[in-house]
Amino acid sequence: MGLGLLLFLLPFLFLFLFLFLFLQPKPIKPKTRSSRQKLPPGTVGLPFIGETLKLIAAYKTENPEPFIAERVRRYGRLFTTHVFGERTVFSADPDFNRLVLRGEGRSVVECSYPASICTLLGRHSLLLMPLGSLHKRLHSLTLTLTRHSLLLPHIDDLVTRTMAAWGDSDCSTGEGEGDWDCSTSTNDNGNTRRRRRILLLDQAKQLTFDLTVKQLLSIDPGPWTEALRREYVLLIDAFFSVPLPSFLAFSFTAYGRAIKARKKVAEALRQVIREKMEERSIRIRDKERGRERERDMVDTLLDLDGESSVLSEEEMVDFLLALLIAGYETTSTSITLAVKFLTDNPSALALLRDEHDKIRANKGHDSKALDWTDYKSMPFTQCVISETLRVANIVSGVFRRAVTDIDYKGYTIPKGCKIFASFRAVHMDEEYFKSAAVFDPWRWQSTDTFHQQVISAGVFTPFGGGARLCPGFELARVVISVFLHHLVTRFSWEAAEEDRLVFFPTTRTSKGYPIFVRARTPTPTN
Ligand code: HEM
Repeated sequence: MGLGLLLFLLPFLFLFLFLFLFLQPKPIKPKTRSSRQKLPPGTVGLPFIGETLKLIAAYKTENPEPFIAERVRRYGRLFTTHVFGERTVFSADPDFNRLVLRGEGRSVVECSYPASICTLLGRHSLLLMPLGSLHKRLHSLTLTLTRHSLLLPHIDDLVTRTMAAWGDSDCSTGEGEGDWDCSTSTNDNGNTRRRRRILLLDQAKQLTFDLTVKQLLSIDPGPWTEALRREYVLLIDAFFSVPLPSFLAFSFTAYGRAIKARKKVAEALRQVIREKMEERSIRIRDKERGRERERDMVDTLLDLDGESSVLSEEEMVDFLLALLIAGYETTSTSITLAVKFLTDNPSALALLRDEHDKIRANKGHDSKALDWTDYKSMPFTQCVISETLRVANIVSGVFRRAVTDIDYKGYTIPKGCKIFASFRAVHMDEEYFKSAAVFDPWRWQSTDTFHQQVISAGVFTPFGGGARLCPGFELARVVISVFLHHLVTRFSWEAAEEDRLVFFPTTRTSKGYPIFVRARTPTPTN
């Protein structure tokens, strides 16, 4: 027992000794001009840990900018740091980011996410798959299956059903209380009205998860999807944790819990794939009966080359598991953040509500679902979404690794070096966005010059770019728009508690944005 404990503690004792001996941060001196390899300047911080703790501390606050801004001021828009166990060149330079995004297919960089993300997503996920014909095929397949116009009725239906549960009537009967906090509020005229407390992030997550599961697996919301979602929460929580070796991944650590959750999710997906395979062979055998139904992602994966899949079961599991994360976490967070920014900016909210009241009035009926023409007549909503993604994008940048020496503006980023192309640093740069810290959706209404400078020039890249440009970019915008439409036309709301933004481990509000919602009366109709 004593020896076991000593063996267990030995690595930690070595670590402490090492840290003690080499505690001083090590600045990286730029090499002389004559030197061939001139790495961007910077500081690598403590041994092993580097500047990871400083970065995490900054990103756990509402204002992470100083971490980057301070280094940009000292070293320029390209600097070297040491985070998540590796020396990393950090880019706050839009030109370099563009080179990185487009360089993957051109043997300049390769995708390289932290080990924790790779283990949890699985190496066959689209995000981690090397570029090539299979990636191209699966990327375009994802684009096709997230075809927005076809999905709009599903999205509208799910949003409407989610919000139906927020209505006042349940409060009066006492139904639905428990999770819901039904209380009253008094407005300026002294009228008392019922309001309901909801955790917006939770609601948005449930909605986007149900939507993605339906889309990928054709499974309707219910206890199965809810159980799966609980495992996903554990999985995502450990995205940026230290990837412990399996014998140390105890279940009291976030990473240990995530590994366990991943196993459960993978098993559930494996089960679905097997059932669909069985169903598919029955369908092929009984062809004449023609029992065709709407195809989902699993059906398409099983039929990838027309006859049978080119993917193994494990490859399909990784692909689906990661797609579920990509589709659900990002969109739900963006919905929550958009609502928070609107709550804090009443004039933007008033304009947005006006846009949606007009659409609802034109539809002539309260319950008529939105169609593609409605979606296309929401210009201010698109400004709100762009501004939300600029100020608080959940994907703050992308990780890559140099596969060759990269010469850029007098520096050489050596082959093998880790690179982080920070979108956030560029999106918060005053040179491109005046008063960058201010949520200002109107900036997206401005002149062509602005659009040319930030969109065409690749400065605004919330969805990445190049061969890995997010295949869900339009779907995400549609889901957020439909959600905002039903929220502002049916409800008014206020923050139930002070809540603040944090940026680590992912961008979100620290409490999941609890709000009090109240049904709007009268609902606008013609
Ligand atoms: C606000 C919502 C979203 C944001 C901000 C976002 C952002 C991004 C970014 C920046 C990338 C590029 C990553 C890289 O280059 O390393 C990406 C890739 C990806 N996204 Fe999204 N995304 C969103 C929604 C979605 C949705 C709804 C889906 C569902 C289909 C999705 C699926 C994917 C996939 C599969 C990839 C990997 C593509 C590849 O590597 O080829 N995303 N996303």
